[in-house]
Amino acid sequence: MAVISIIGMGYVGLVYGAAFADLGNQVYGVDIDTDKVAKLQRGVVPIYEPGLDELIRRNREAGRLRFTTDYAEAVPASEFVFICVGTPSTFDGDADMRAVRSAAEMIGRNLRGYTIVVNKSTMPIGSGDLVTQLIAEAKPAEATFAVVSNPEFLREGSAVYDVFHPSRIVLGADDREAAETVAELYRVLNAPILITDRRSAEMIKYASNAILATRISFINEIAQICEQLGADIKVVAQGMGYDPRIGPHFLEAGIGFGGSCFPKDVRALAYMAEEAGCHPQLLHTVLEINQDQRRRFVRKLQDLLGSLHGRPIALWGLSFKQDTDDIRESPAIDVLRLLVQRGAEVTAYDPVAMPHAAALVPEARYAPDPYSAVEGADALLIATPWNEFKQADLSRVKELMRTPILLDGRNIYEPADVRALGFVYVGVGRGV
Ligand SMILES: NC(=O)C1=CN([C@@H]2O[C@H](COP(=O)(O)OP(=O)(O)OC[C@H]3O[C@@H](n4cnc5c(N)ncnc54)[C@H](O)[C@@H]3O)[C@@H](O)[C@H]2O)C=CC1
Ligand SMILES: O=C(O)[C@H]1O[C@H](OP(=O)(O)OP(=O)(O)OC[C@H]2O[C@@H](n3ccc(=O)[nH]c3=O)[C@H](O)[C@@H]2O)[C@H](O)[C@@H](O)[C@@H]1O
Repeated sequence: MAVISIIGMGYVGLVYGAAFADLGNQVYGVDIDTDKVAKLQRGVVPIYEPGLDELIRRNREAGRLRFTTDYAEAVPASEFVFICVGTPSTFDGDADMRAVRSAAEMIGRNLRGYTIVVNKSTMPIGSGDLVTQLIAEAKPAEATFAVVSNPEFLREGSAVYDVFHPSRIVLGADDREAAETVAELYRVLNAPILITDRRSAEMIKYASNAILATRISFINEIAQICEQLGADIKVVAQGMGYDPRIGPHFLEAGIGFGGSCFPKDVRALAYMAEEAGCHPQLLHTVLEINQDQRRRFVRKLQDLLGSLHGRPIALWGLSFKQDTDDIRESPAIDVLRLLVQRGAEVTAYDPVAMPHAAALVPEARYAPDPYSAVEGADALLIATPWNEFKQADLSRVKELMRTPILLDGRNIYEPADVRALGFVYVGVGRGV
């Protein structure tokens, strides 16, 4: 059993805090957001993540997990301190390191004895050196420490499963012994453990997100060609995916990738590359295709309806993917904004993300269920592949709409089935 501080109670910090506690460690969850910490102390989990409420409840009740805003309560008592604060994009596309810097300084000030600081946030290559320097400058003379880079690969929506079944554990350190000590925390998970230098570990994270994003932009480009040449991207992706060198994952065409990580991490990698004198053409193109997908989707609607001004349009889905309430860089939100900008009267529905979306786009209306969203609509757009939409009663939807036009931005339906119900159906890359 170890004593662990997790700095930053966002998606990654909360899931890790609860998971490490569940594995028998004593965990302090630290955040500067007083409202968030107050909620957590009352047992209210501030994000929607399947299975997380129960995991947190169980470990709070067992006394293994507590939350605080006070570094001085948590860090001096801890053998390991995990930095899990956000690293969003700056205006230039670089990673915003303000939260990391401030966390490193606070950790430094509160360091006692020997502590291993673990960089779990996604940070630009070289950040291990920065964190080391900031802690060294702030710490009391007698305290000693090591910094290990430990990038994270969990997905939102399945984070609780992923945290206990990681594909690999990557540990980057100049100090091999520190990396081996962190490895002990993970040994019980039976995942491959790769110990490397710090910069390579930091790069593994960016390169992993970039290749997944590249696959999505690649398949979206192929989808566009399928539309023009009369092929069906679904079966094309299936046929490609049987090849073990290609594999079936991340070949779903749609309105593009979103979320708090792919766009920002590809931007940050491109920024780092340019700063280093490289010419990251592929990364720029991946981002360009991704933005185009959203605009192309709305253009398809305009091709069918002409002007969108004053037209009642239903939008199903607001989160950046299913099973999360996260709307950061959500393609669905971009589609919503494009519709609103073009004067459409949008009524949106999402199983969990509506409160966040309503705060961001108050011009739209938000319906209590998918069926009231489509009442009187001239078209229904699907922007997030929630199961609830896959299982919807489309005959009822058609009855409620003014014009039965369905634009499926996530290819969740079979064109022939939907057309058989009397809809005009348009998917992404479904040229047959
Ligand atoms: N969200 C995800 O699925 C994944 C995220 N990551 C990376 O993990 C990092 C964290 O991401 P999220 O969990 O999404 O972040 P988030 O944005 O959801 O949460 C960050 C938290 O850090 C807190 N914070 C900010 N400054 C602080 C400080 N000085 N001291 C203590 N707390 C502070 C904020 O109040 C907030 O609660 C990012 O670098 C991200 O790229 C990596 C893999 C998956
Ligand atoms: O660094 C991160 O934060 C995380 O980013 C992604 O996880 P996440 O953003 O939660 O979600 P994904 O399931 O990867 O989906 C990202 C986006 O791509 C889209 N997508 C995904 C797959 C696909 O085939 N097509 C496609 O358009 C999704 O709809 C979503 O908008 C990675 O999958 C995680 O490994 C990584 O840890």
